[in-house]
Amino acid sequence: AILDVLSFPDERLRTVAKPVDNVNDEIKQLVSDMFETMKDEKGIGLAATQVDRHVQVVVMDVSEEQNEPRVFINPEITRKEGATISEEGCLSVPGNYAKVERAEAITVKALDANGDSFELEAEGLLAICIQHELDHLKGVLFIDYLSPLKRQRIRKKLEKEARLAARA
Ligand SMILES: O=C(O)C[C@@H](Cc1ccccc1)C(=O)SCC(=O)c1ccccc1
Ligand SMILES: [Zn+2]
Repeated sequence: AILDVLSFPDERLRTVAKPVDNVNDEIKQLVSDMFETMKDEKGIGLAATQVDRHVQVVVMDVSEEQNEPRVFINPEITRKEGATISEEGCLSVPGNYAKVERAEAITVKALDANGDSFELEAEGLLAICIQHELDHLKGVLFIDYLSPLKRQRIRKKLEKEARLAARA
């Protein structure tokens, strides 16, 4: 099923997700719904927090052909190296983009969709996306790295759009 994606400044986006203790059918259904939602929203990543499910589950596909789906359950970054700045967007902050500094290369440890543990070394867009999604699980949005003034401008713009949409 396609799930509703929460939009900033919805406070539920600030919830810290809980670890998954058993990759059961419910979690597998959530993973499937998150992939469907991510594709519908034309994203390359999605965190469970964004669909108001506060468990440590992330789905992603950064490939051109959108045929390299990845699942990260209870992910943690165990190594960060270098620094790189890139323009980020977010399905929960629609229509707003900003430069964000992230680690250039990372190692992430997680469980896959079958509940098996794996470790992945990533760089480039994959590393950026993983860091962006893991922030979501901690209730952190990319706009939190901007100045308070810029963040407030984005909040005002999205609140106005929400008001206009409600009237339409
Ligand atoms: O809101 C999300 O978590 C999805 C978000 C993840 C993301 C990936 C890479 C950089 C920033 C954020 C998106 O999918 S944004 C939309 C998108 O497809 C995209 C954004 C930037 C670069 C490449 C793709
Ligand atoms: Zn996002």
